[in-house]
Amino acid sequence: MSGNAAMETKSTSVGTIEVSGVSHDYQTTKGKVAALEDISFSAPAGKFISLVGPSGCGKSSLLMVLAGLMTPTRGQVRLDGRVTSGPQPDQVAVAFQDACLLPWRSSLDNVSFPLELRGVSRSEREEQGRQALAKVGLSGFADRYPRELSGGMRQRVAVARALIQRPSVLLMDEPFGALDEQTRMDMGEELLSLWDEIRNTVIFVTHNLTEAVYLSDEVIVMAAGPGRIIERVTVDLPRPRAIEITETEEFLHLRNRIWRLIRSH
Ligand SMILES: Nc1ncnc2c1ncn2[C@@H]1O[C@H](COP(=O)(O)OP(=O)(O)OP(=O)(O)O)[C@@H](O)[C@H]1O
Repeated sequence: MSGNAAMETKSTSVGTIEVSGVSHDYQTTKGKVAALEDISFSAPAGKFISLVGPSGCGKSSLLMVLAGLMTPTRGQVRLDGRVTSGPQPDQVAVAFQDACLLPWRSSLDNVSFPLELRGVSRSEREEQGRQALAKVGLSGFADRYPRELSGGMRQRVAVARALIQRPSVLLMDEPFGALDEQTRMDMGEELLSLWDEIRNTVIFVTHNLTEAVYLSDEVIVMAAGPGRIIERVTVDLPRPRAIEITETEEFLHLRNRIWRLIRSH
């Protein structure tokens, strides 16, 4: 496949997630912590879904289960109808808060690392890696090392590294959490325009309700003690969405509704 095709339109027929009765207890020296209790939801292929809720409600734990990095105590996850066990690197990519870049590798080598693991040739890796960096606005930074990039640039490298895998499912845990508000919204806008081309299934964990509503088709609201879903809020705002939509009455109404749901639990 050519490098071009690597970042281009993706069929939305794959990437359906079904979570059924997922509970997870951590065993600690002080006993069991019920992190997730009876979580069930489905994410149709090509939907952008955010998980929000107070600290400790199990958002990261749920993402770890979806990534196949943690086996739940009970319940199961199906990906395109098949029960998953363990990571699915061919289909599912993850981008976490601190970017998790390899400090001894340049931006280009970080972005193309997943292709290296798949045994893709050096020239093909380089071509696809450069295209992925261009997509996130970092064409001139291929040879820079993570320490030579700003926090926002490192996040972009991490997003490019996730996208180069052409995942049918992209899991993101507070990917812009460490950024200032302005950069964060800029990154959200960029992510949306990339996602408009790819339209894969995204599960996005955030504490920021404006970000959640702006990006998503649906916001799953969770509560803590034990971690559970209290409501699934559909965001039926038109797409493509410009950042100005965050100032509309309809937007603020949705955001406030979610805020009240979180506060009331
Ligand atoms: N490795 C672990 N061992 C024991 N308990 C854990 C572990 N990881 C998480 N927990 C507990 O499980 C619960 C859910 O944690 P989790 O990190 O999934 O929540 P979260 O919603 O992502 O929180 P935050 O928004 O603060 O990142 C919390 O009570 C937490 O203390």
